[in-house]
Amino acid sequence: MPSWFTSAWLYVECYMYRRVQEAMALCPPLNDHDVFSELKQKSFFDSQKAIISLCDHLGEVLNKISGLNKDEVKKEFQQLLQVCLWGNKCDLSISAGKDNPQKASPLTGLNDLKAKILIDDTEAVWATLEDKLKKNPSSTQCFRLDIVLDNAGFELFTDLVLAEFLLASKLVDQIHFHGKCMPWFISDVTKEDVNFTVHLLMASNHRWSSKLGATWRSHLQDGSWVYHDHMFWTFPHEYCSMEAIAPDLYAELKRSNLILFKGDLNYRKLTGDRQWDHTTAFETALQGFHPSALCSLRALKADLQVGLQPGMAEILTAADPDWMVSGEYAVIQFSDAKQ
Ligand SMILES: O=P(O)(O)OC[C@H]1O[C@](O)(CO)[C@@H](O)[C@@H]1O
Repeated sequence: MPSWFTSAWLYVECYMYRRVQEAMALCPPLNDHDVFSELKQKSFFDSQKAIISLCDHLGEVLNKISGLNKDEVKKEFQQLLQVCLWGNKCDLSISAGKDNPQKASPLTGLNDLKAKILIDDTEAVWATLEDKLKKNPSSTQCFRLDIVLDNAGFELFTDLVLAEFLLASKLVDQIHFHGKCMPWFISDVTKEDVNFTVHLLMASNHRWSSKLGATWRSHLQDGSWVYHDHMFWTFPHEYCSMEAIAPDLYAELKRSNLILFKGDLNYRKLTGDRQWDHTTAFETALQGFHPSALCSLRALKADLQVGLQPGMAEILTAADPDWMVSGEYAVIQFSDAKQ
């Protein structure tokens, strides 16, 4: 399939969601209604067991966080980064709107899933975070993390859990979240989804859930968490054109020390949705997009992947012809260098 075809398909997908939004805007009583909100909320409710077990885990970590040594903090970071990565499996657009909740505890299966992480640059992400501590432990200089969100429901919850851990462990000082300004790819996060998640947790009768909900509301109020929803994220453009098309957003991202891009669609836009050779360097596929150090956390759901070792794609294809689209494999792919 030529590369123009996959890019054209991305335009069609983006156009479709814009038309849904347009239809709603033309029906005044419904113009604020998110047609996908019921599905998103159901996926959150259906993941309750996993959410509660993760709340309990995070609660225990927060209780002892000031006494953890560096290795313990690193181990916890690795674990929660993987939870956040696999949260991207719970996507309503890959399941065509059908239920795709997280039923089991997200922590128990992590070891078995390690072999499915085709590229794991966790060490480079950790080094970026650690750099701040090493350089100047008592520095008042702010380390800013940005998270370009993907799906609401369980995935958003895992993003907020990682964000809480990074803030509480003082690895980062401020977190900026980027969501969508309109209902998008069925389950993508809007501001209403963030508010829904925080309010529902606050109202829970489970101790740690309500405590975390209240903490997250105060982070959003005191500015340690900031939510943005620039229109660019709902345009079909590849990210290498962001600087020209949305210079204000590019300038905002340049203020970040590290940007996490969640999910498959962000990966497609980072790499221009081209059919790159699988061994192409990530930096090459980014085509000059480099507002800051960045990392993609992505379960593979579309037919592209760069940065693999020679021969790896062939081995994967022989073992599982659907490896690029099944959502069973994932990458934690980091780039710090400008090409
Ligand atoms: O929610 P994610 O991880 O961005 O996945 C979205 C992906 O799902 C699909 O809509 C269907 O698999 C892809 O076209 C798209 O890239």
